Amino acid sequence: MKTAESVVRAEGVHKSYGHVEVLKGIDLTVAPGEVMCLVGPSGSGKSTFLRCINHLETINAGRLYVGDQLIGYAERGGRIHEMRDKEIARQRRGIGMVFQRFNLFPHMTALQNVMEAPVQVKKRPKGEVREQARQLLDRVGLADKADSYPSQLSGGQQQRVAIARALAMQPELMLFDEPTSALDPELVGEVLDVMRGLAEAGMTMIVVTHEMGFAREVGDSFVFMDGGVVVESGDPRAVLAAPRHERTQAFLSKVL
Ligand SMILES: Nc1ncnc2c1ncn2[C@@H]1O[C@H](COP(=O)(O)OP(=O)(O)OP(=O)(O)O)[C@@H](O)[C@H]1O
Repeated sequence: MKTAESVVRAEGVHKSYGHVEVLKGIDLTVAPGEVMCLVGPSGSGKSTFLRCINHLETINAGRLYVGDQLIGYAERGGRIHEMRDKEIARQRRGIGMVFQRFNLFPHMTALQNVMEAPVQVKKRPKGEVREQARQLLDRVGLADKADSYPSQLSGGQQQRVAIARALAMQPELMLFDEPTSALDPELVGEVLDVMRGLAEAGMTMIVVTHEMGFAREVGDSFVFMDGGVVVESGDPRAVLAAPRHERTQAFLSKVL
């Protein structure tokens, strides 16, 4: 089946931890260059879904495509079919992920953090990678912090290094899991600016965020999750104005 016109396609994706079903049949499609905002109350399954896309979790049922690759599928209660390890590793290199907590290597400078994966995973020459890493730090506004260690950087600066680090692998898809929610309010804007720049440059992105002003500005599509299913889609204000799903209304009225 040809799927290359979508970067991500989920069809009835289920994920359970033991007997607890966390994703109960997710259907959605992300087109090239699309910025999809994934919104929903805590525990609705947003992070789990991102982790499935990034091969950090294995789905239990449904089909999940990234690009033209079927990354896993299963019939309910049946055998789970997965890509081979080599293919998984190759595909993960094409996906950048930015977490709530920046997860930088504490013993490495900003520059070394950005260089690490291209050198270690892609085995690219150090000189070339160093040049690219400097350009990426410049792109996120941190050219002058290349030699700083994470402990010497603010949360917003660390998160921008984390974004540069993800970009160093030249991903086709960027996943953001609440990238600003661990930041002091005054540092949120500098991270959103970098993300805005990426969106404008045409990067395909899935963004889990509660920053609804930002989401409405850059988002091409909105998916609302609750209890492991997609309960709404469409512009958040329109969703709020046309109540259909009570918990989504309650959530949106808090964050909008
Ligand atoms: N490894 C795990 N083992 C067991 N349960 C898990 C695991 N990871 C997540 N869960 C459960 O799955 C549900 C969905 O979690 P998930 O983190 O995907 O939600 P979320 O919408 O991203 O929430 P939040 O906004 O709080 O991050 C929660 O009830 C959570 O406790």
